[in-house]
Amino acid sequence: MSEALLEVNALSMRFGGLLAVDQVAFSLQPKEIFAIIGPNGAGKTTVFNCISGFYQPSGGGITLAGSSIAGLGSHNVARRGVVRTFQNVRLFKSMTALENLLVAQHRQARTSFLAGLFNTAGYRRAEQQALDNALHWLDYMGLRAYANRPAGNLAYGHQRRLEIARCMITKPQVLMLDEPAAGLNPQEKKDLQHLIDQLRQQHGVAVLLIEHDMGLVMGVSERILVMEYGKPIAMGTPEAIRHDERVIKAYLGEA
Ligand SMILES: Nc1ncnc2c1ncn2[C@@H]1O[C@H](COP(=O)(O)OP(=O)(O)OP(=O)(O)O)[C@@H](O)[C@H]1O
Repeated sequence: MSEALLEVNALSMRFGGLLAVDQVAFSLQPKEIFAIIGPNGAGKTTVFNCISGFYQPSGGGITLAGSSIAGLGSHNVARRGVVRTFQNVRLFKSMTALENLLVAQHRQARTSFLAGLFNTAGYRRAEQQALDNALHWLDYMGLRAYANRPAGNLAYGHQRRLEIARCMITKPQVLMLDEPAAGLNPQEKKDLQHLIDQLRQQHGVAVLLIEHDMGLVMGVSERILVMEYGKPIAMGTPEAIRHDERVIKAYLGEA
């Protein structure tokens, strides 16, 4: 196996008396599609919040290509190439689809205020590049026709695709998707599965996925980590996970 891109070691997160994440460990290989599943409240989103810098973990380590990113804060983690979507889509709803993609690049580029003020040639070139990138990603996601619509007015499935485009336009190494299939119809779910695979193939991104839709998880993931009550209870290929007794019990126990 090649060297891990992202390593999570003995990760723990405590909220008062609740140990929401307890000794979670896994690694993500370059270009791997890896899913975290588990019943409601298992701690999946909390793991995401720790990795993406929204929470400072109570314990354990998180490294990206060998360097620690634990506790760096969400902006710094994103700048290092680990970006995410949210369970409830978070876009700038009153800005257009195109503007959402331009803002994502500005935040990343830290464009100089003075260069903008004096409208230097370099600044204009960067602006044109940002516009070209944004239009490219709107095309890629089948959203070009909606470029000038406020993001909040787009159909839900389109908002989800725009949110993924907003991540991808920053050229991440790791794309983290938190329940990307929630609220999508069956055709949109199929398209999403194809999209995730395509992003990995064409853009070399590794994907970390939280998802309740087992069809999508089993169809797209190479490996799956199963959590229950904050703890990892199984990890393996979709085939192994499907037949794991603890996993079956965790899910049947929920019904
Ligand atoms: N900021 C917080 N403060 C206190 N408790 C929290 C906080 N965030 C999450 N929790 C608790 O931690 C536990 C794990 O929550 P988390 O959202 O990570 O689970 P999940 O596996 O993502 O669930 P779901 O599938 O429902 O999204 C839950 O008991 C939750 O109530």
